[in-house]
Amino acid sequence: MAPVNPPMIAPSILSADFAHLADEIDAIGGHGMVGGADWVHVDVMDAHFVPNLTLGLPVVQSILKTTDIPIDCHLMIDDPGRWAPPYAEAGAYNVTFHAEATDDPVPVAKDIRAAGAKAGLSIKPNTPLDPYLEILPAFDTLLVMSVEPGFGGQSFMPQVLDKVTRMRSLVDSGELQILIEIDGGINADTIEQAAEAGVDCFVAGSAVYSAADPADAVRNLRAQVTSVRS
Ligand SMILES: O=C(CO)[C@@H](O)[C@H](O)COP(=O)(O)O
Ligand SMILES: [Fe+2]
Repeated sequence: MAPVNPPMIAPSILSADFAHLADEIDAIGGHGMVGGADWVHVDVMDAHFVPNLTLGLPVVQSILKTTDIPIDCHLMIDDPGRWAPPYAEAGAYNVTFHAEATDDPVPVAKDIRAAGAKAGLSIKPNTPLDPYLEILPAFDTLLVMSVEPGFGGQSFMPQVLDKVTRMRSLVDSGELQILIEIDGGINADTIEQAAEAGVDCFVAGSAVYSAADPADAVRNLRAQVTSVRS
């Protein structure tokens, strides 16, 4: 069964020009652009949980001042219990942290929700879904990684789609209410497989920001999902 909500596209600014972030975010949906990005996906990496370092809270606070598009923070960091809630307090719409980064995800989700944001749980490609199923009611979003977290521009791992299919049936049967998001290697060649498996929200970094017109790339990706679903 296909999701009932319209497909969402969340461009990752990891592939944008960090010296011109306001313009880069405008290019995917600023100023009320029709059919632009649904969320701006911001990859926070700490060089501990993943072998890469990107940006942190001060940059997210600045981004929040420059756009009305909801901000989707993907925290690839250790100790999310300490560091995740401030992103919610700052005004991020959705704050996702990694299941592998903590032994106790539910209190972190509660703190994120108490600070006014949606709470997301992310799982790496080799992390099974089953051990987390019973805690998913504490979350609004499940982010299924389709590459090893840490870098943009990697190849899509189709084997993670079994987890998406499973989640889709749990949501469609009413057992869970959660948004299914996928992240990594999503482009014109891969998005239809992910759509068929039942993803609601598609993160795309290099596919959007390497395009001559990033907003057009967003619209084209969304149109591919819509055509698969119809
Ligand atoms: O979280 C990550 C990488 O760890 C992603 O959000 C990437 O930034 C997506 O980039 P592409 O794979 O779409 O180029
Ligand atoms: Fe991400």
